[in-house]
Amino acid sequence: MSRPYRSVLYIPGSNARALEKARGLAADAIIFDLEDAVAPAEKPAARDTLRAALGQDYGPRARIVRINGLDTEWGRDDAAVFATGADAVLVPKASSPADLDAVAAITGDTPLWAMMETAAGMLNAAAIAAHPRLAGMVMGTNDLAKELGSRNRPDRLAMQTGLGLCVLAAKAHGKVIVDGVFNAFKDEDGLRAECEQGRDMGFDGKTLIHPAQLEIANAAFAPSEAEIDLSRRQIEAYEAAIAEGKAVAVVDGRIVENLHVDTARKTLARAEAIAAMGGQGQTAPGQG
Ligand SMILES: CC(C)(COP(=O)(O)OP(=O)(O)OC[C@H]1O[C@@H](n2cnc3c(N)ncnc32)[C@H](O)[C@@H]1OP(=O)(O)O)[C@@H](O)C(=O)NCCC(=O)NCCSC(=O)C[C@H](O)C(=O)O
Ligand SMILES: [Mg+2]
Repeated sequence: MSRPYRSVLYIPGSNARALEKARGLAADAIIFDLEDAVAPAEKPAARDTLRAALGQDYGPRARIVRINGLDTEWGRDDAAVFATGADAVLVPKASSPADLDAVAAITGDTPLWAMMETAAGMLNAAAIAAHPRLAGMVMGTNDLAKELGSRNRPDRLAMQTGLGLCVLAAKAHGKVIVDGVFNAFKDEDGLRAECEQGRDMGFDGKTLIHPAQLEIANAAFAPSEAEIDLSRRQIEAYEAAIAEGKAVAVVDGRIVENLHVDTARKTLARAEAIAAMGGQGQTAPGQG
């Protein structure tokens, strides 16, 4: 992964104030939303507002535009307008590779991301992840819960199968995958717990709905100081073992083999990519 996606902040495409504010927020990526966060009557104007906003400098933050579905009256125009000017187009309710083909027919070479939020999408996750235009996947846990008729629990029991299938699919095809939103944006402990769960599962980051959520997600999905220190010591010990003609080292009472060293190198690369994001006009959440 060449850039971090710890924090992926949704911003309604109709909200000029939030669009401006986001240029100084500590988000790794922004999803500029034209779908559920924008009322039907505001959709055409939101497209214009967003087009103008994307002419501004968003620094190192990845700029992803979520269009309306092609089965709506706005989807085709959204796709045509944002075929250029953003880093990627996010396809809502992607249920099969054909949904991506239909958008790609309008957006051409622009990278696509897929909202993974339908039961069919879960079952077709591997085929969606394999799509040649696809760069990343976003869990849409609200829509998925709606379709499943499931109940919300802190452990996200009903989501586990879908979350796991999508992580497997993304990793099998080398695509980025970010977790769904945590709706109770004033509940910091709840958000922290859900970020930790997502990180433990292998997600690259979390989608967010409010700037107050940025700091928690950025911390949860970054390698900790302890992980960085351990990675350095594993690499050092393994290289010393190899120099002595051994295939295995031991660090802190645990074996270190070549696969562990691969993980350690990825951890250090991730920390470097995160460091490269810093100091570029980013302010603490809630400020600016
Ligand atoms: C949830 C909100 C409606 C809350 O808005 P508000 O009451 O205005 O919050 P605050 O007063 O606390 O805002 C403080 C300042 O922060 C700015 N702000 C708020 N939200 C954002 C944001 N997302 N990005 C950038 N800036 C933001 C406010 O403008 C205030 O600034 P200032 O004027 O300087 O004080 C609101 O947060 C919101 O609309 N959030 C996004 C909602 C959204 O995008 N929803 C759709 C995506 S989620 C989804 O669809 C999930 C998926 O598809 C699924 O199925 O699960
Ligand atoms: Mg949704």
